[in-house]
Amino acid sequence: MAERTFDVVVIGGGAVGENVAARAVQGGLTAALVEHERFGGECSYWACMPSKALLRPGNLLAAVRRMPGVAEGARLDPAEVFARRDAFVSNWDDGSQVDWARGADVEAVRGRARITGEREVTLGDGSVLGAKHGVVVCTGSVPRKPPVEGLDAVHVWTSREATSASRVPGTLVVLGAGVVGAEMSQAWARLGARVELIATGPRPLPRYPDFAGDAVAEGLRADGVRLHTETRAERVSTVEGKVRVELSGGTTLDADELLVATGRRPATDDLGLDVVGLTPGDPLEVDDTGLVSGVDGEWLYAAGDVTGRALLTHQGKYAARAVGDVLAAKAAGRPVDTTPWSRYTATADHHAVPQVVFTDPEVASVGLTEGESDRHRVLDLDIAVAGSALHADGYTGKARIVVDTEREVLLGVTFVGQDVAEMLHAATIAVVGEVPLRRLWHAVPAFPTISEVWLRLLEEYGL
Ligand SMILES: Cc1cc2nc3c(=O)[nH]c(=O)nc-3n(C[C@H](O)[C@H](O)[C@H](O)COP(=O)(O)OP(=O)(O)OC[C@H]3O[C@@H](n4cnc5c(N)ncnc54)[C@H](O)[C@@H]3O)c2cc1C
Ligand SMILES: NC(=O)c1ccc[n+]([C@@H]2O[C@H](COP(=O)([O-])OP(=O)(O)OC[C@H]3O[C@@H](n4cnc5c(N)ncnc54)[C@H](O)[C@@H]3O)[C@@H](O)[C@H]2O)c1
Repeated sequence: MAERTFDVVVIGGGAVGENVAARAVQGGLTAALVEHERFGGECSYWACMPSKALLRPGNLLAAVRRMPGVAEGARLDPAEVFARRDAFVSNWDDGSQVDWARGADVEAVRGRARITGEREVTLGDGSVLGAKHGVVVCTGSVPRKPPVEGLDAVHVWTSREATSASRVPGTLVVLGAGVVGAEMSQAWARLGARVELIATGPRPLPRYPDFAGDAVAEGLRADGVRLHTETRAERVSTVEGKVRVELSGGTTLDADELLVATGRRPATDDLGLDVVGLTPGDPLEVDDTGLVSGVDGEWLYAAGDVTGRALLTHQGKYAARAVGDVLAAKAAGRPVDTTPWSRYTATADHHAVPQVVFTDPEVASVGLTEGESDRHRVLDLDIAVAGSALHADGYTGKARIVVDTEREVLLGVTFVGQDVAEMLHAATIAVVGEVPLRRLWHAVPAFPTISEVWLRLLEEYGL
């Protein structure tokens, strides 16, 4: 028997859970938001915010160094960089997030939640919450450890330590050259660590076009990062206080810290999924309204990393807005339009997921990064326009568009180069809006900006 009943109970108070709860309340419902660690979740304290705070000063300094006549001899002060990072994570205090919840009329509940029945959640202290209209799982993801001999027996950094440490290690070995590995290698190299980055493939960022990984590799090498490509860690041990990493190919590295950045898995191990016939540890498969597949009664929803759809804060919050709106509409007896691009569906997950890798150079992409059929035409160009030349001496960058040649619309855009992140939203609008290229022609880029590359791309297409 539930001790307290809400219209909606959200498990996991990260950015995504917060958005579900707030949106449901805006729709006229009551919502409890249960969090067992810190309200605000990974993004606020150990992911997006601190990682970008660590990267930004180094990116700015590198930009300054590319510009003759500006601030000769500037250098990073790690203590100041850490202090600014600490301010962005509110010194790991979630008080302001709790205040926000109170202001948004969301009931913030501290505790570890498990699903114990239909529309029922039980907290670690045994108290039971009822959820009249639905339970929404937003428990996020946790780092995945690869099966490397000895790894369980040594002290390692995960992304949490890599984003919260306040001492620069002498040598940092980074296992995994995805987004976390690339970003954190550069941040710590620029803060003064000797960084050894281990990539299983020929370049970092294997999910991006080769030119992106190659450009980022060059940027990392310029910062002194030693990149070990086509390499695996075979054995890990502790030797005289250091972490020894033995690599395929025979090289041995001794590290002050070993960062394991080999991906993440959904946080569903201890959530009571077995009670509803699902498998603990699996991602929660959802339809575009966030409804979890394979559970009767239409009461279990999920959003964010836990669904395994797109492990990005903005995309999780987008799904969260849909879930909150769906629950409010269903509770009020209003129809829920589940057709693509309705406000109740996270349709963009299938077509236009924007992501920025905040390395130097930056990688910004949305939609397809490669052609996937003979109807798709892929066009690559150097970013070499008046705007880029003025932006930084020796500016190098690349742009790719993937065009649906039958409909003459964009399916994907990728930019690589200094300060391309802010160019991404224009691309996202073009892809989501399916703006015909012949109309895009009339979106004239201001002179002289890096965006002039849009005109070059359309000319290259034949307009
Ligand atoms: C180093 C790093 C950098 C990143 N940078 C970016 C970036 O720049 N941009 C971007 O878009 N994305 C970035 N991401 C990804 C982003 O952090 C995630 O996509 C985002 O945090 C997912 O939000 P979420 O709310 O789904 O999960 P989380 O933020 O993980 O929140 C889940 C919450 O649920 C709580 N919880 C779990 N189980 C329970 C339970 N049983 N009971 C109660 N509470 C529970 C957890 O304590 C946690 O607070 C980065 C990730 C990493 C690791
Ligand atoms: N700027 C951003 O938007 C941002 C920044 C960081 C993280 N994130 C998100 O967080 C998620 C997790 O990031 P991540 O970098 O941990 O995961 P990822 O999946 O991006 O990269 C993991 C990398 O580890 C490699 N790998 C796997 N097993 C390995 C092994 N045994 N040895 C060496 N390499 C191995 C993989 O090939 C892959 O390149 C990503 O999906 C990303 O979307 C986003």
